[in-house]
Amino acid sequence: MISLINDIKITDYIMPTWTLHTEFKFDAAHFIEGYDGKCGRMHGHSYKVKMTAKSNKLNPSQYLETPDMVCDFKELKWAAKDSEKGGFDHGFLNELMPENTTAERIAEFIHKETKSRIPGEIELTVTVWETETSWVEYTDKDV
Ligand SMILES: Nc1nc2c(c(=O)[nH]1)N=C([C@H](O)[C@H](O)COP(=O)(O)OP(=O)(O)OP(=O)(O)O)CN2
Ligand SMILES: [Zn+2]
Repeated sequence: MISLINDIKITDYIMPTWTLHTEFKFDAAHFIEGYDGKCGRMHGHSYKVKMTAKSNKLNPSQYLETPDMVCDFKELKWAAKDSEKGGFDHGFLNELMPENTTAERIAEFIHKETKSRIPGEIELTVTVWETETSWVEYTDKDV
């Protein structure tokens, strides 16, 4: 934003920014449909997930009426729950999500589901580690 106030040129308007970070793990079985190789057979991973939620404003939440949170950490960690209680832990991913179960699609799915639980203005980044050495980041910010 560029404006002139009393001959002072203001080229930038500083907004407060809060960035939440939270991590969790879940163990799950999957196979990649159509994969010509070992990943096409049923196997399991201990997935690690990092959620990053960025906002210029604070909001109320299900458990707090006053606007003092970007969003509740609980809402960012739903996928860590038991697969029989709405999460992914000890679940069979091929039955828990509609897309093929690549790390890319898992990150996209967690992102989409989480966005439906948190205020719309929050910029969300989801990072999923399928193994210690392979991970993917999915974001809705401009890249
Ligand atoms: N871009 C992607 N590539 C692969 C994915 C994926 O989700 N996105 N997934 C797999 C398999 O699920 C596989 O289980 C993981 O494979 P890999 O990285 O090979 O893991 P390993 O620990 O078995 O590593 P090795 O080097 O084979 O020992 C594959 N690719
Ligand atoms: Zn796998």
